[in-house]
Parts: sequence; structure tokens; C-alpha cells
Amino acid sequence: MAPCAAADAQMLAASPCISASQSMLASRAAVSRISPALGTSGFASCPRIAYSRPLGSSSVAVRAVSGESTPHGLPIDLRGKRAFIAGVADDNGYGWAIAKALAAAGAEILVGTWVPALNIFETSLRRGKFDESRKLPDGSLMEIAKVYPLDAVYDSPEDVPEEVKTNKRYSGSSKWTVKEAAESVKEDFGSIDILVHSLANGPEVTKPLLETSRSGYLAAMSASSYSYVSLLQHFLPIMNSGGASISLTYIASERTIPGYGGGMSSAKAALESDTRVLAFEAGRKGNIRVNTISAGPLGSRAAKAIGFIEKMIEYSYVNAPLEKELRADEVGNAAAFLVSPLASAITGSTVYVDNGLNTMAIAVDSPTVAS
Ligand SMILES: NC(=O)c1ccc[n+]([C@@H]2O[C@H](COP(=O)([O-])OP(=O)(O)OC[C@H]3O[C@@H](n4cnc5c(N)ncnc54)[C@H](O)[C@@H]3O)[C@@H](O)[C@H]2O)c1
Repeated sequence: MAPCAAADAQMLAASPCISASQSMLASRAAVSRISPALGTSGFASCPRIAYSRPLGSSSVAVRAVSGESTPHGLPIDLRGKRAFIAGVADDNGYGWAIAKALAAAGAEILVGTWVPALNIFETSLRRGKFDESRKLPDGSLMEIAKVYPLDAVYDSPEDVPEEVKTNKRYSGSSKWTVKEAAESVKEDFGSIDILVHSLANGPEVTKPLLETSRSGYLAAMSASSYSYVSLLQHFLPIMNSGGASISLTYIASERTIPGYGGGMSSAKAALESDTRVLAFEAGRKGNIRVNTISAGPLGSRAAKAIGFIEKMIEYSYVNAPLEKELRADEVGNAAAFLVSPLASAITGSTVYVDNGLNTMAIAVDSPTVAS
């Protein structure tokens, strides 16, 4: 969700050990022919390989043999990796942008879609409504290997209240609790390498904290924080060693953003704290890295529910060190980096992808600086 509860791959243009003038995605096809030699850890073995690949009508010879030449560029190479992205229900949000960046880097994409939004998402996908935004930098369309129904507020079938079970928005789907989703992914694919949590919900997000009910506050925590603990808890056993997980957070966790209410700021603070603890536990238990991206404001569906997202986007544009629009793909690219072998020593971190807005203490039109 927005600054609340609730992207194409420019950084990915650096191709796996290939000349800087080539797009990474164009290189994927050729590199995949040498994947047995390259392995799934990607660039680490690049300096020792030499191969040639067709690019358009011409053929580009690539030599990156130690001692012969210096390879250009660093690859974000996710070929051979499988990602489960929880929280994709349209092509506007951060989850979609992250899915695209990971796909562009070569990962296989599975998504988890909130049950009430599943039907419309699958129908739109089937009817080609997202085809334009499925385009990857190499011109191919992102493939989603499978869409899983998910409601991350429920861990297992025993937790689901009768009124939800019988709700017609849920009755057409099955196996959508977190535990069942992980079991289904295991049954279908065996394992994953990357887990992305890009979901949040706060039913009272428009209410100030002082007016938030206990149930509204706890609902925000359940959907936006514990949902991540639960996802990692259930997916960790099927995550390959060396894998990585990320979630999305928002600066309202550490600085006051009036209007981001209903306990959502508290939920993001919990998510960031949990990132550090989970990084330790998942690191020790499964050699899995855990990070969270503190993203700047984006006009996603969830963010629009808060009501003032356009103002937040404008505020960011005017006041951030980088005076530009924040694109969802910039967050997607950062996510691709964080889950890639290039970030192999980064875990437990909150990484800001917000044009630098988090560093500012006062607005640029403040009388303090305007004089
Ligand atoms: N948009 C912003 O300005 C912004 C800024 C910083 C962080 N974020 C975070 O980014 C993440 C993605 O949000 P977004 O803004 O891209 O919006 P989005 O609408 O694309 O994503 C939110 C997703 O959460 C799903 N969802 C809600 N409740 C769920 C549940 N119980 N189980 C499973 N899925 C559920 C929704 O269906 C939706 O697909 C969220 O964590 C959000 O807080 C957003």
C-alpha cells in the first residue's frame, strides 16, 4: 500500500560480463547456452568464460578470459532462480515492478495474489490487459509460471473463520492460507530461491492513531507485519541455501507522516525490526538473506486508498535530493540487486529507494532555507 499499506529494468542494462553496449536482457539467450559452465551464482565465474553471441543481425564476440581483457559491467544474474512474489494483483504496484525486474534478470516468477483480487487479476492477465506492461527490456513478455491464491492474514485452514470460508469472494478458491500456499509451491516446483513480500493492508489507515481501534491496529499489524513472519516461516523450509527475501516498508515507520494512520506506521516499524531479527534467524537457519526496501511514494492501488498519495508524490518531487519522479522500476531494480549474488553480504538492512527523501529534515520552502 501507499506510503501506506500498500516499474522496467534500466540497471539491468549491464549485461553478464558482456560489453556495456549490449542490453543484459539481449544477452540472456546467449548466456543461457553456457549456463552449465556459469552455474547459478552468475557473474562470479564470468571472468573465466569466453563465448560469442548473436545480437540482432550482427554477432558479438565476447572475450572475458582472465588476463586477456577486463569484462565490462556487472550482471544481475538470476537465471536458474525461482521467485515467489506475494502481493501482485495488478500492474501498478511495487510487486509487479519487482516481478518484472526479477524476470528481466532471468528468474522464474510465481506470484501470490490476494484471494478477493484473484479473479480479476487472472482474467486481465489472460485477456492480455497487462501485455504492454509485461514487456521486458529485451522485448519479450514477462511470463508468470503460476498464480497462487493467497490471504496472508491466515496461516492455516484452522485459522479461517466461517464467514470468510463461506464468503463468495473466497469460495471459488482453495489452499490460500500461507501454509497451504507454501505446500502448493513445494508440490509444483520443489523449491524457491527468492521470497518477496509486497503486501500491506490497514483497514483504518485513514484514521489518526489516536482514533484507531484495537481491532484496526491489530489488523494492520496482522496483514502488514506478521504476514511477513508467517510467509518466511512457511517458505524458509523450501528456500535454497543462498536465497534471499525482501519486503517493502515506508518511512512513516521512523518519522511521523500525518495521515498514514490506523497503526500502519507501527506495522512498518515492526516490519523493519523483524527484518533484522529474521535476517539473523534465517541467516543461521537456512543461509537466507533478509532485507527490506523503504520505498518512496507511488500511486499504486493500495496507496490511493489512503487518499493523499498524489500530494506525497508531489512533496517528494519538490523536496527530495533527486528532483525527479520515483518510478516503480527503480524499486524493482533495487530489489533485483538485493536478491542477487551481488548483494551477498547485505542482510538485515533497510535500504532506502526514495530519491533520498528520507535524508531531509526540512522542506526546501522552509523559511529556514528560503532566506
Ligand atoms: N505505494 C507506496 O507509496 C508505497 C511506499 C512504500 C512502501 N509501500 C509498500 O509496498 C508494498 C506494496 O504496495 P503497493 O503500494 O505497491 O500497492 P499494491 O496495491 O500493488 O500492493 C498491495 C498488495 O497487497 C495485497 N494484499 C492486501 N491484503 C492482502 C492479504 N491479506 N493477503 C495477500 N495479499 C494482500 C493487495 O491485493 C495488493 O496486491 C506494501 O507493503 C506497501 O506498504 C508502498
